[in-house]
Amino acid sequence: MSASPRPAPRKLAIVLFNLGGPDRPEAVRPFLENLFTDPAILRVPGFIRPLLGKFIAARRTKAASENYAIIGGKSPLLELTVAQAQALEAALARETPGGQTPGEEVPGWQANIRCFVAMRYWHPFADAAAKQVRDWGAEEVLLLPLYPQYSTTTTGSSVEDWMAACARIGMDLPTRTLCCWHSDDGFARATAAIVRRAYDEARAALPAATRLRILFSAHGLPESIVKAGDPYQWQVEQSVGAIIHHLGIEELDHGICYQSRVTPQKWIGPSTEMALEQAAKDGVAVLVHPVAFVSEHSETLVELDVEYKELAHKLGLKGYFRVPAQNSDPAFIGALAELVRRAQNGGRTLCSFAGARQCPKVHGDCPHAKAPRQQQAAA
Ligand SMILES: C=CC1=C(C)c2cc3[nH]c(cc4nc(cc5[nH]c(cc1n2)c(C)c5CCC(=O)O)C(CCC(=O)O)=C4C)c(C)c3C=C
Ligand SMILES: [Fe+2]
Ligand SMILES: [Fe+2]
Repeated sequence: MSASPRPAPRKLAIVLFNLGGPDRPEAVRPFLENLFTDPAILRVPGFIRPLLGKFIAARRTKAASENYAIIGGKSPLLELTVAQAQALEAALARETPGGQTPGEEVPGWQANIRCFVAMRYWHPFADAAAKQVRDWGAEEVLLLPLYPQYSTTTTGSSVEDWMAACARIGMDLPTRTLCCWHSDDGFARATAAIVRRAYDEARAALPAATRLRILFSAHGLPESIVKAGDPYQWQVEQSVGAIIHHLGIEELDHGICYQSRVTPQKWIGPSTEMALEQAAKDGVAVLVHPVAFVSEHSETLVELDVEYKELAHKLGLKGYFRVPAQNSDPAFIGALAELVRRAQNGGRTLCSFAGARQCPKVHGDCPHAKAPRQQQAAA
C-alpha cells in the first residue's frame, strides 16, 4: 500500500531584518533622523522625541557623512543583506524539509519558501517588505533579525516596526521570530572557523614571540538601556564564550570591548579604544572580531579598518588585524538555514513571542536569554 503524498508545506516568508544604511550621500541625514526618532533608541518623552531626534541627527550628519564618504558615500549593508537572503533561500531549497523521511519528495517545497529584506532606518522599509510578503501570498512568516544578540534597540525595534507595518496593510499571518541565536552552536562554529582562519594568518605574520590577543568588539549601548533590562551585553558575552569554545586555541588571550559610541551618555565598556590602549601597555598584537555584526558596513569598514587601525598604529601596537564579517559565508548561511529548519520543526531552541520589546523578560520560552542572576532567582 503506498502512502498518500504529503501536502506541500505552507508558503513561508522569511523576513531578514537589519538596520539599513544610506544609499547615497543625501540620504545620510534622513537615515539618521529615522534612527534618532526611534523610541527604542531615543528614550525621552514622546513629545520631545521628534525635535530632539532631528537635532541629534543634524549634529551627527557631518561626522557620519565623512565616514560614509570613505566607503563610496553609501552603506553596503543592503547589497550584502540581499546576498544573504538569496544564499539562505538557495540553502533552504537544497535542504530536506523538516519531518521529511529520506528520499521522500515534497512537491512545491522550493517554491514554498522565500526570503525578504526589511531594513529599520532606510529602504527597503518594513512597509514595502510587508506588501511584498502579502503579494507573494505568504501563509506564515518567520522573522530573522540579522542580530545574533537580542537588543531592544535592534531586534525589538525591528519586530515592533514589522508588526506596525503589517497592521497598516491589514496582514495578520501566523508569525514567529528567531530572536536569540547568540550562542547557537552552528552560528558559533561557523564564526569560530572564520576567526580561526584570521587568527592563523595573523600568527603567521607575527614574530613567534609576539602575543596575539583577540578583541571581541561589539556595538555599544547606553548603560541605562542595559540597566533597564536589555539582555544584549549578557548575550554578547555568551556569544564570545560559544565562539571561544569552538576556536580550540589553548590559553587564548582575549577581551570583550564595545565600539561606536554616538551619544554623550555613559555607554557600556570597556570601549574598543580603551582595549587597544591596554593592548599597547601589555605589548600584544590584536585581532579584532566584530562579534555583534554579521555583515560589513560603516562600523567595520570605517571604524575598525580605518579609525582603530590608525589608533593602533599611533599607540605602537605590535600588530592590528581584523576578522571579516560573515556576510554570505556558506557555513554561516548553513547555520541560519538550520535555525529556520528547527523553527519549522517547532524547535524549543528558538523564541517565538508576540511582544517585541523585552524578549527575555516577557516571554518565558527563550531558553538562553535569561541573565545568570535571573536564572539563579528562578532556580
Ligand atoms: C549590534 C547592533 C547594533 C546595536 C546594538 C546598535 C545600537 C545603537 N546604534 C546607535 C546609533 C547609530 N548606529 C549607526 C550605525 C549602525 N548601527 C548598527 C548596529 C547596531 N546599532 C549598524 C549595523 C550600523 C551601520 C549602518 C551602515 O553603515 O549601513 C549609526 C549611523 C552611523 C554613524 O553615525 O556612525 C548611528 C548614529 C545607537 C544610538 C544605538 C543604541 C542606543
Ligand atoms: Fe548602531
Ligand atoms: Fe528570546
